[in-house]
Amino acid sequence: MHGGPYTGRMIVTIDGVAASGKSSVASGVARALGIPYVSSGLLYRAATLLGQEAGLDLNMTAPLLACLREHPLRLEPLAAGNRVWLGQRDLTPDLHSSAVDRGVSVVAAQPGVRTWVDDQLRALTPPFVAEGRDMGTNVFPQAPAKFYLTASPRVRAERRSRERPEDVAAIEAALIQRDALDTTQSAPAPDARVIDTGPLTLEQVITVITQQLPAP
Ligand SMILES: Nc1ncnc2c1ncn2[C@@H]1O[C@H](COP(=O)(O)OP(=O)(O)O)[C@@H](O)[C@H]1O
Ligand SMILES: Nc1ccn([C@H]2C[C@H](O)[C@@H](COP(=O)(O)OP(=O)(O)O)O2)c(=O)n1
Repeated sequence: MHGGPYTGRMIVTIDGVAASGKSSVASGVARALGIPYVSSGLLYRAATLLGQEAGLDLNMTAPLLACLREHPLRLEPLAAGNRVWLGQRDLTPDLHSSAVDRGVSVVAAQPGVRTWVDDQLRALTPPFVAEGRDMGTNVFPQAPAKFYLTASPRVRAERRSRERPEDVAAIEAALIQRDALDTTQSAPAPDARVIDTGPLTLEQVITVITQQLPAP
């Protein structure tokens, strides 16, 4: 097992379906290695919130990208938890609402928005743990350590129900719908290790991953 701090320039990618545990696991792996983690989903969520607050039609790429140029967002990849800033305003507390959950897939489906996110991620200096949907396939295909998290919709809905006001059945239905909308960019990389987190605790998932990492 690798014991941090991690001094190499390695990128670890952790992709997976909604509420499979990506950010909690990425944060734990990053802390074990003493490096930051990067939450790509937060940028899609922040773009969605900005569009919603500006009253934009989220299906229209050009006005959204113009809005993002006018109001640049900054991802702060802290190991304990990523934050997104709009100037001095911390958007993070508003990014996990059910309203953003509902709008984000439409925003993330647009190639122009994906390029806006990808450019910001590729500008970051490794080492880091990157989590999302397409970190191992599209953004960092050269990463030497790739993981893909799954769990049944019911397990994921039960976990998320501890963080959302809606009941488990409503959350499960919304997760299944978002899984369907996100399928295009959510395939595991061929060289990713797939982990079903359903029967595991958070700590066990983190240990499985850190045990498989190559030496720096
Ligand atoms: N075995 C597990 N693996 C990962 N997360 C778990 C596990 N058990 C419970 N959780 C919890 O599931 C919730 C959802 O995880 P999160 O990191 O927000 O997922 P994602 O980033 O994929 O949406 C968190 O509260 C996390 O602590
Ligand atoms: N690399 C990524 C990350 C997220 N997305 C999309 C897909 C998701 O519906 C939203 C939000 O992602 P996030 O990882 O924050 O969502 P979950 O926590 O898994 O519910 O963004 C994406 O298309 N590509």
